[in-house]
Amino acid sequence: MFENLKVLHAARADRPIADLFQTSSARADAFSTSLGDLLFDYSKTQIDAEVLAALLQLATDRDVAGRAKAMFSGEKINTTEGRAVLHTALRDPDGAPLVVDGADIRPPLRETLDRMRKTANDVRNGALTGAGGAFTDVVNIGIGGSDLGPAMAALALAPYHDGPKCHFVSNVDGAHIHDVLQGLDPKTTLVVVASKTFTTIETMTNARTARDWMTAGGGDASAQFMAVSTAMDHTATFGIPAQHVFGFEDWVGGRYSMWGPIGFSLMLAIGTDDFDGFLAGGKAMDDHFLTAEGTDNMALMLALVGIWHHQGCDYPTRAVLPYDQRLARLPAYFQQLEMESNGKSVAMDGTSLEYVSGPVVWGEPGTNGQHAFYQLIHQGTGVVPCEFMVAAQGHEPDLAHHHQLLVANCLAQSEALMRGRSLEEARALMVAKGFEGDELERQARHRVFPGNRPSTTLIYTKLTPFVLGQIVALYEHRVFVEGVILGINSYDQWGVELGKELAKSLEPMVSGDQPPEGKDGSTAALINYVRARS
Ligand SMILES: O=P(O)(O)OC[C@H]1O[C@](O)(CO)[C@@H](O)[C@@H]1O
Repeated sequence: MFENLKVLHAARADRPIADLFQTSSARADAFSTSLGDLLFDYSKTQIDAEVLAALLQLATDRDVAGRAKAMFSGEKINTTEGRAVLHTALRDPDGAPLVVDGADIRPPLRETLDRMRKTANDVRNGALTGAGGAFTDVVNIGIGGSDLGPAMAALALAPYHDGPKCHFVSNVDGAHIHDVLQGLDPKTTLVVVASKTFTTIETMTNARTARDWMTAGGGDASAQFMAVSTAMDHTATFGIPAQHVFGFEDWVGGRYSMWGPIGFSLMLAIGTDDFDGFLAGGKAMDDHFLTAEGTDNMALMLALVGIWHHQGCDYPTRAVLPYDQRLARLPAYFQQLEMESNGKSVAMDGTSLEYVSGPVVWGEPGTNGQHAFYQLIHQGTGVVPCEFMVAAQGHEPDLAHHHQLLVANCLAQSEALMRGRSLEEARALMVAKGFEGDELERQARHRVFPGNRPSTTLIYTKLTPFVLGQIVALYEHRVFVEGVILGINSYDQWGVELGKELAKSLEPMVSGDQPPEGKDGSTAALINYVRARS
């Protein structure tokens, strides 16, 4: 299906991207798109008018616009689970009536959001207290989509924190909850158990441990535990009173859920107004995605750049490189968003894909990554398309010189990746350092940068709640468009199930309650190793 893209790539592979700026002074403008404060620049790629036309044609052929309307209108596009996909409704609670299974979903959304706001305000202003007085800390217990989104956003929006201190526990590794609870006061800590299903073993294990800790320390679990879930029966069985439970529906996928009750811990940290700002940013991106045409549509272009690099150029991974220390968890968040959504090998109709699906997504904030893995990005044998992200302004006006350095580094990296350094330039450097003959040649070769490595840059004034909302929704829609073009269901995640089932059956063997029968030789030997030492 992507043969034409591969042919276009082959014809361009050796063309210097930098030359495209010589032949067209308008390239930076023509190959970028903006929305309000956001500017997405994809001009430092091999995409030209012919490639662009082919990519846009692909989007038309796959009816991306029609599928987007189907998603927003509540069609059950998650066909393996028979569900609508309506996380977009969470950021538009006041929109026109939207009927799913015979009922308008907006009124209950508004009701839950209002309850979340009231409860968050009560926690923040001390009207709701724990056994020891006003809440000082919030511990969000969840994993995957019930952790990564709020944890990422809570860190990203740290300058907006004016509520209790938020902590996140996800891993079933006892070290995680141990280290988070250590030093907290069980009488002034609020625990938010976030789980769509309320059956996830990691979350339920951590929730029980937290409850034991709270009770043993004189806290009042009936007042200091809240829950966020689609499973009211399970939250009740756990003993969380209904007024402390915020529900949502199964048409919100876990990795798309931070806009609603799963974002409650974020709301507690930054307050209702800033949480509203975050929702408004997401909604602005939704409106843009639904109405902007062709190259004016930022989410469409971000997706098409992704398709070009992965399906057209066969680059197996992409790096997300936010130049913002507070976006340190963004690559992990995108890993779930993109890889759990588009890491599939079966098409919507049940047939096997005959092309690669989503890429491996990875990254770290700059400038730290520069001193770790950028060596490979610049001089390794493979090409890694880099997606840079940076704000024009930081949140620390007194440290503006730090921010200028940060921005300069970000821009330097994309420039270096594109320009590279030729052997002639490297030789000249070595001559200037006094090298001669064979040694000059040898040293020069190590200092060559092949260049011509593609990157994009997403730039904005400042990382406000609104801008973060725009960015997260932008990437959600990118994943959606890529999924439509790949012909897969981006909203199920069957690939996580087998490991969960096996873990359940292995647990009694690891604890010694059952012998490791029926296991392969390797697994049995590993169990025996643990048994002998625990
Ligand atoms: O919110 P829950 O039901 O605890 O699930 C947590 C996560 O587990 C997954 O199902 C994958 O294991 C994710 O899709 C989800 O975000």
